[in-house]
Amino acid sequence: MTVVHTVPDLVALQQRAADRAAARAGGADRLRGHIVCDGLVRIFKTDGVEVVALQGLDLVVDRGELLAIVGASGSGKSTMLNILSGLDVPTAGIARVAGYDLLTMSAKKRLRYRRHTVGFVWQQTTRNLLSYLTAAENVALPMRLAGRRGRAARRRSAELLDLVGVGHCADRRPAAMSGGEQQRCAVAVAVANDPEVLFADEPTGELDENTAAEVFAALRTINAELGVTVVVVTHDQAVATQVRRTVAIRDGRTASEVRRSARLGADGVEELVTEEYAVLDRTGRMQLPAAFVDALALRDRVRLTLEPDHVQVFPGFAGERKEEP
Ligand SMILES: Nc1ncnc2c1ncn2[C@@H]1O[C@H](COP(=O)(O)OP(=O)(O)OP(=O)(O)O)[C@@H](O)[C@H]1O
Repeated sequence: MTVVHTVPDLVALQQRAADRAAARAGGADRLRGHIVCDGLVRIFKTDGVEVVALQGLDLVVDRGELLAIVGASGSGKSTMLNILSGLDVPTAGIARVAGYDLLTMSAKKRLRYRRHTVGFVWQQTTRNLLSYLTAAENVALPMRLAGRRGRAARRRSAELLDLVGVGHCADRRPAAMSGGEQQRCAVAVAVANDPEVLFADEPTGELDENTAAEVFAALRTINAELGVTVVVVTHDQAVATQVRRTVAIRDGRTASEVRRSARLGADGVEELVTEEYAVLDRTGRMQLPAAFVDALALRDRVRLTLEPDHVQVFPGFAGERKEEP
């Protein structure tokens, strides 16, 4: 499936984010696998009933990437995010962020991880900002808690609000700001202490399309200017147009990926090409995109043939009669 859009600035932004992240990490060799989930399993037990929320999820995010994770309600997005943010512990598998092993880390290390390594933006603005503080005070608060006060902290607070485009709101309390302004301010709060990774859970869930695009622009700016790895979790498929890579989760597994890359068109104008990939796990299992399954009415079994450079998938067995509807 190949769709061509003309969005030239995303490529430049992504390159800048990668360069900044490489400089921050001290070399390109440390760029791989900033976030790694391998065979991640989370089973919840309630009243003797087991719910398998994640059933062997695989995911690798490079340092400096801006990635969207999409999935329907109940697909396991929040479970994964809770694990990656250090709020929950997986049942089995590997979960590693910025060198921290999330399965085995001590309570003390977990606290340090949550305070200094990761930042969060939640869907509910009330969870992101304190209502009785101004935007500037909200951004300064995590710095104060980390022992950073005075003029330098105030300057950084003003710079971050400018960076996400809400410098004009510095002296306003959340009630005097729009939903989009509040979320952009929340992005500034989340990166106040210079985290390596920013997790955003449905940050645009309560916003209209245009305002959501402004919040995404703020996330892109943070990614590009500060080199922070950004992971946005959402059920909104339209988000794919806002990032270079989108990973789809289905039934607690990574199902497919959409990647956008730059290509020079026939007219010499740079185009962004969108390609869809299925994710192959270590045992060779993969999930076909739902649209492909529907288009060819694939059911029960498919026939596979190995070609020199690809695999073909056909409906049913060779010579099998099509079932009556
Ligand atoms: N604490 C829990 N106890 C029992 N089951 C749970 C718990 N948390 C999640 N689940 C189950 O795990 C599965 C995945 O849930 P999860 O909240 O991760 O999905 P989601 O993709 O984030 O959905 P949504 O978009 O609605 O938030 C669901 O079947 C859910 O009911």
